[in-house]
Amino acid sequence: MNKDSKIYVAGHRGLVGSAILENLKKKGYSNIITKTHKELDLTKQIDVANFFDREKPEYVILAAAKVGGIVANNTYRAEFIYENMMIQNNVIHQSYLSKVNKLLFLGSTCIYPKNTTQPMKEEYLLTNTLEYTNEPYAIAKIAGIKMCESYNLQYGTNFISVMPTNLYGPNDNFDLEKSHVLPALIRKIYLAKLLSESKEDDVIKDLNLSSIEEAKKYLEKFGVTKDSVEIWGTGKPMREFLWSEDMAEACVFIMENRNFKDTYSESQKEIINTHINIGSGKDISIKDLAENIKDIIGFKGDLVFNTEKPDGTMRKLTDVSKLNNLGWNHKVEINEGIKKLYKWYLNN
Ligand SMILES: NC(=O)C1=CN([C@@H]2O[C@H](COP(=O)(O)OP(=O)(O)OC[C@H]3O[C@@H](n4cnc5c(N)ncnc54)[C@H](OP(=O)(O)O)[C@@H]3O)[C@@H](O)[C@H]2O)C=CC1
Ligand SMILES: C[C@H]1O[C@H](OP(=O)(O)OP(=O)(O)OC[C@H]2O[C@@H](n3cnc4c(=O)[nH]c(N)nc43)[C@H](O)[C@@H]2O)[C@@H](O)[C@@H](O)C1=O
Repeated sequence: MNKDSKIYVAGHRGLVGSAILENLKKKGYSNIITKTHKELDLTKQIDVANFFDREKPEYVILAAAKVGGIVANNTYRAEFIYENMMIQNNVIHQSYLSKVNKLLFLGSTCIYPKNTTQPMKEEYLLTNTLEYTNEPYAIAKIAGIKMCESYNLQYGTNFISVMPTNLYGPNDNFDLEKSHVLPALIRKIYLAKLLSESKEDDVIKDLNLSSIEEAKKYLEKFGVTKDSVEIWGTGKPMREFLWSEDMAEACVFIMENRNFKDTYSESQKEIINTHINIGSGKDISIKDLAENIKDIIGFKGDLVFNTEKPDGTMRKLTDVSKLNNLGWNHKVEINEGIKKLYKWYLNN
């Protein structure tokens, strides 16, 4: 990519898209196009076709998707498969028709089998059955990888797929029902601390409600009181987390340094995994994560595990050796990242 190349970042207001946009700007890329969901609904084929005809981007980073935590994935199963398939079909196909030089497709580590060997290597894709709670989302993501791969092989395009681990950072989703674990626990534990310190005005302001009675009733649904905070599941699942700005650095690194031909073996006449993992290579149990967040926020109450809620996959740790060998490594460790996100939350 040249500094004046026309780059379309889809999903630029989201957790990942906003970090990628900042990273590109910081590196001097000056010709970036963005559209909000309201301005361009990527599930609409004609609108996406018209947008590509009009704008003719040279590079595309596809960070727009229907995204959510374990309960959102499990509850809105139809929306997760439909919207993700539509968005990626439209953007990938139009990128081919308008001769985009390179496209980056974002998958997720939930594409790997539920009970696979750890850490998970790229080649474990499609070797066994998936985790049930996010199967529709994972199937859409697998279709995206295979679509990029198929277009590369049949049409000679240069479409790359990355599989990031669980991400967190600025512009994260803090909704108590639909978000991922890390922002959810920061917000729940922070609100419990406010309740324990009788800071009722701050609780009302955070929830945008009109009275403390209303706020307490709402928080009870999520197991948040002045004395305790509910943690979903057993606390035993292990998760690997990556700070979104590290993820953005990896994505831009890959856009600058990796091409589809790097995944094709001339001697074997076959592709060797078109996708590449992005992660920190380190994991932590949900219980330890919750304890660390509790310590950082300074909440003195209890953590209560609700085993009626799903655990999901018990472990998903990526093997990042492929990306590390190309020269990229993560920078932000988990406890530093929790502190940074807590600070971001308080300021925003
Ligand atoms: N968060 C995570 O832990 C992980 C995320 N990923 C992947 O990274 C990518 C980005 O995720 P993340 O940043 O977390 O998601 P967010 O929910 O934070 O952001 C999603 C973005 O997509 C846009 N969007 C959603 N639907 C549409 C649509 N129909 N038309 C146009 N724009 C749309 C939203 O636009 P608007 O802001 O205008 O509403 C938003 O900017 C996704 O592909 C996701 O699968 C992978 C692994 C982990
Ligand atoms: C990125 C990834 O994100 C999703 O998968 P997930 O890794 O299971 O994501 P999660 O962050 O929602 O949960 C992680 C763990 O944490 C536990 N947990 C405790 N307490 C809360 C809690 O309060 N909220 C949430 N969300 N989880 C909680 C929860 O029960 C689970 O054991 C995929 O659907 C898919 O979208 C995907 O690819």
